[in-house]
Amino acid sequence: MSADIYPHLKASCADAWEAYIHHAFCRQLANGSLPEDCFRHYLTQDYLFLIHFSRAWALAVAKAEHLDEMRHAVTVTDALLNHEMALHVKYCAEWGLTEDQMAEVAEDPANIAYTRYVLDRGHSGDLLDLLVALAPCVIGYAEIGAWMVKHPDTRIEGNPYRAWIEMYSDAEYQEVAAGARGLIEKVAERRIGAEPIASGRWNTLRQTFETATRLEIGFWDMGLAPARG
Ligand SMILES: Cc1ncc(CO)c(N)n1
Repeated sequence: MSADIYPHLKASCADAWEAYIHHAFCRQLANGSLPEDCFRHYLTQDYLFLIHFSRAWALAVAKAEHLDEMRHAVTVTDALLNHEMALHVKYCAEWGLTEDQMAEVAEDPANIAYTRYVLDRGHSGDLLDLLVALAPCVIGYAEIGAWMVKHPDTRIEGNPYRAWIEMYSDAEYQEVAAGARGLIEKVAERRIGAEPIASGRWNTLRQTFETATRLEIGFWDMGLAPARG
């Protein structure tokens, strides 16, 4: 991990990163006070999100320039399509949401904006552009899960969202995120060298990361919207 691009990306948009990681949706989920209709709305949109998120990882296979990168991206794609989505569907069923119902719901504009933005960065750029656009989702959720289990305001016993907190703080998810972080560092070093900030591509990469972070904030805002309306 010698390029260390990820800490630089986070530091370059520290305020947005903080607003994403400790969003009101996350705080309410952690202490159990989140209205259930917000959570159901979020779960349904997240089902639709995961489909396009899988497409983005599949694009990473095609955008890779080395076999090890292809193998890593195809492993993530397989995990998403053949494992995570099934788990998500099973979990949603516990909230009374069937897969058929979720598949029929219209995508929220915030969801469309985020997923298509990530895909567009991948289509118009190279693997590094795509992975930087994906970083806030994969690695951000691991950070969210990690703070939630440690925070004094978090309620685990009797929290209706306990399984969600446990899923993202779990060692298995933390390892997937650490693996994705390792891939970004390797790809960054191969494409732009060991000093990301000195690269001519830095400003574009920084903007991509910040935009994706703001779109994650928009996704949480969307999750809270049913309570407002
Ligand atoms: C919106 C969103 N971002 C990130 C993740 C983590 O996979 C998710 N499930 N949903």
